[in-house]
Amino acid sequence: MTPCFVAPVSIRPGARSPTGTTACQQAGCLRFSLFLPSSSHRQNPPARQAHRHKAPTMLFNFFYNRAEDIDLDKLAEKHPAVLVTDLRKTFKKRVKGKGSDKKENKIITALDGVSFSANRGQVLGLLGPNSSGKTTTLRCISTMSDPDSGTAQMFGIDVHKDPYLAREMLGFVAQSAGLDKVLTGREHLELFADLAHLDRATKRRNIEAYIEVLGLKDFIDRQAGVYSGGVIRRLDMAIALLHQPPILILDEPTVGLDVESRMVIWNVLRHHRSQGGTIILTSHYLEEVDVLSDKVVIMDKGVVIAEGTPTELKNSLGGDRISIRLQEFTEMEEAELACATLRKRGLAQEAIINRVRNNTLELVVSSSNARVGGEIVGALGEIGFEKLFSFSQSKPTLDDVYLAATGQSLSDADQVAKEKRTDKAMRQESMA
Ligand SMILES: Nc1ncnc2c1ncn2[C@@H]1O[C@H](COP(=O)(O)OP(=O)(O)OP(=O)(O)O)[C@@H](O)[C@H]1O
Repeated sequence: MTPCFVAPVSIRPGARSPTGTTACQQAGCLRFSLFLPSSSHRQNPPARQAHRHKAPTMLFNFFYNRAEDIDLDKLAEKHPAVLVTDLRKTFKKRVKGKGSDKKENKIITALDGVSFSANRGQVLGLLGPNSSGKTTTLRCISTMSDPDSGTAQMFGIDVHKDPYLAREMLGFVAQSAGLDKVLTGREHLELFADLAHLDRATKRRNIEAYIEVLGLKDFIDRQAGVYSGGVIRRLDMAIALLHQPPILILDEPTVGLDVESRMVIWNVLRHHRSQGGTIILTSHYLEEVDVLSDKVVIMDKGVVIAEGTPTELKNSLGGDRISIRLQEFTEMEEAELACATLRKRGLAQEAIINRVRNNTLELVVSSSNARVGGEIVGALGEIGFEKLFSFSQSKPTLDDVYLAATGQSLSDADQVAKEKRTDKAMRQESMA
């Protein structure tokens, strides 16, 4: 199927409906978590909202549809769509103590003062290796998690002080969808449209529009249990967009998807932005962030290490990148000798030894000198490296921005983090 895009519905500032978001992380039961009070409100419900907590049957009364009274145009003149200020978040984890089988508490700092902002109509890409704090940031913005300190605002509204209103303004697509296997796609959409209190005409119009643009026609009347990963993700996206939220938050929306599903999702995101929607997305795919984002925030170990437009970030690195593997297994002394020689001869503006990639030399060279590649090969030949194992020259990428800041590429950092964090731990954390 060729991904085709028909503009469905426009984002209504101050949309009438509340959030019909897919808050679920792993299982169906969490799907409703955005319809429930945030943890601070569960412990300390404000008096004004106390009546909402009386019984589960009050679930559908959580919403006042207050967003419809908000003049987003006015608010957007004064405030960014999303403003995150000095977010800090730690977790306690039970781990085996050193030298004994007894378990002890370990404090994990997931966010260590994260700040950034996105204006209305912007796509902000959060980039970083596993465990850098991207999901925790999104969970704090979308009220699913309370930070230890710091604030997150949507159009000037503090999301933790007024989580109900914040939830009316956002759509959330989590890393994995918790669909009900026995419901069809259409039944999911109808359920969430009802939870979002859409009127009958809007409900019908939006459901049909998103079935069309997300290419769900052939699957929508089948049970979700038989859906492929790509279709699940597209349905999840339709649910998040049903109430046309001004802010859309997506945690790795295209991970593991086929090219067709990825293109469909990219088109929908572009359309959402063109209608004035603001999008915050995380991704491991550098090219996806590069192509879609107006602004990129690169995170590492719970802090922001770089921020700007993709072009600004790449230009800030100076010239072309050259990556050289001297031998299949390069010794550290050999890499250091080669690095020192190139620096001494002024052939590299910067030279880093990438330990994770078998001591590969990562160089920044002047892009105005067309012969610099040849000169480097010649200089290395003179000190005994006549036959290089590999040599590549390219324009800077976002991965180079990360490399320059941390000394390792994103994929290498991902690998290191994955080795430390099991799938089981990740599942447990996302359910917490
Ligand atoms: N509920 C939790 N309990 C304990 N530790 C947690 C919890 N949630 C996150 N963490 C820890 O916080 C750190 C940041 O995790 P987070 O999921 O935000 O990273 P990430 O950048 O989104 O990674 P990924 O790309 O793998 O999702 C990790 O070290 C993780 O182990």
